[in-house]
Amino acid sequence: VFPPELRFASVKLFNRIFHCFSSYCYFDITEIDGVNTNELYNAVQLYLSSSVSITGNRLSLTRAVNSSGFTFGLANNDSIVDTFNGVNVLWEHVVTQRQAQTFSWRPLPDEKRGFTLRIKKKDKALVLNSYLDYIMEKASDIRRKNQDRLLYTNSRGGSLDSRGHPWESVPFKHPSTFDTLAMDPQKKREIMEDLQDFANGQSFYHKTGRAWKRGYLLYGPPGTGKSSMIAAMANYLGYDIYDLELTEVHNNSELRKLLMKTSSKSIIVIEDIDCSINLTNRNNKGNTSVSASRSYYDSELRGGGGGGGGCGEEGGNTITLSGLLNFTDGLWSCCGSERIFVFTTNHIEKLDPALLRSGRMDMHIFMSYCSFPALKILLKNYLGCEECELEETILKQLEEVVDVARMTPADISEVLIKNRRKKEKAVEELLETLKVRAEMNEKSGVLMRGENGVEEEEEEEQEKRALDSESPKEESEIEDNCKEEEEEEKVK
Ligand SMILES: Nc1ncnc2c1ncn2[C@@H]1O[C@H](COP(=O)(O)OP(=O)(O)OP(=O)(O)O)[C@@H](O)[C@H]1O
Ligand SMILES: [Mg+2]
Repeated sequence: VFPPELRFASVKLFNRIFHCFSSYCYFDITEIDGVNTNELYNAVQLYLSSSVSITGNRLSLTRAVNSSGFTFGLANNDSIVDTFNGVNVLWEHVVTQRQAQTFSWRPLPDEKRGFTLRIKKKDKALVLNSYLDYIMEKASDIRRKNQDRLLYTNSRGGSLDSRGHPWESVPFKHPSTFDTLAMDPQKKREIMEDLQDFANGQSFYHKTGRAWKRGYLLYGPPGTGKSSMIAAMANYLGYDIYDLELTEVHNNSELRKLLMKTSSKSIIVIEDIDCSINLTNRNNKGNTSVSASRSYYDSELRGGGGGGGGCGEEGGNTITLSGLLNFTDGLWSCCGSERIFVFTTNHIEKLDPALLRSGRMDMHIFMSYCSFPALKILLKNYLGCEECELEETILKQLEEVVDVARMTPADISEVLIKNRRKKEKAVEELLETLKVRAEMNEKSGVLMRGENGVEEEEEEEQEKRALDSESPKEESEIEDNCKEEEEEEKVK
């Protein structure tokens, strides 16, 4: 019998008084903020999923697209207490029916969902300063753990998708791990430790003033496991992979844009760097442009007005080595953090020494022909043969021939796969193949020595020479040239 205005005013007054005396304050985090999805809502949901125990009465279960795991969540209108730095806070998941649809640019869900965070007024500063950041970080960790890795590619040749991204992604489900990778165990351990140090090295990189990134150059003959190594690295660290197709990039500025659109905790891969682009000599302008087939490709694409902001490279649409080095090494390489660059090549001697000098690629990893320790790993993985199960004499014979045979792990795994049901037969056939190959190599080695007087060198030693051959003088000349090129770019 009160007029509605009076009733409304009294409720408002009551609320005011209540809030004055209440020692709590409340924050609403709605699922949809205006028309945008509220990132914080999703983060809180994920974060709470990690603190909710499976013993709760009612939990919501979700499984995201691309995910192989389930997440638990707080059910509708349920609440949970969380503790942060000794402070208790209460989270409530509030779900209400949305009133009749008002006009909106996109259809809204029928339910209005949100979290309400209740905290003591005296703890407000603490929560706002660090609790929410902590939740965001934790949520992205959980997301990474639950979600499969993503493999990104720039194969669309510079065009953007509907959200303005130059990268396309697919779930990355490569089963290669460091356990399945056949290589010298000592070398493997070194790489794993290096990766682990990198991933845990935030404060180190900060303290030393270095950008938080690391470069690996994988080189060696085809089929020795370079691509498998990259997959193993991604699976080990839980990073996404960006597979950069250089032949699809038209100029340095496009390369830079691609880099800026990569996320942290990722591996940026350029496979077969010697083939995809001719980067051998920056002094010779003719050589710096991309190889012939690509230029042809370009002239077609250019017609479509793809490129735009060319940085003054000849023709405006080529990648230069300096551009690539800037990409991995320059100021732009540190937008974003915790990134690993991996280049692979079959011919390290074809690469420009500037790419090889220390500081550019932090670790050069030679993937060699199958050695005896690597062979033992393959036997274990493919046949389930432990070392002790094999006859002493066979092991000894394998050890003797495997190095001379110079077979790649890919070749050996082919032989093993063929007879994987019959262990003995598989090992026998492998030994036979290895012997034939070893004999062939020995013969051709003799022939080569006889005819050409050339001593056959170990592959690794060749590569080493390629690395050693860079004299410091050449190096600085190249550096200077690079700078000149950059200056020219700037002037233009
Ligand atoms: N070191 C290895 N350990 C285990 N499997 C290997 C290894 N090397 C090669 N393989 C097997 O051989 C196949 C080819 O290997 P991979 O693609 O990794 O070689 P690659 O060095 O990248 O060759 P390319 O130079 O031609 O790209 C893989 O599917 C893998 O099963
Ligand atoms: Mg490969």
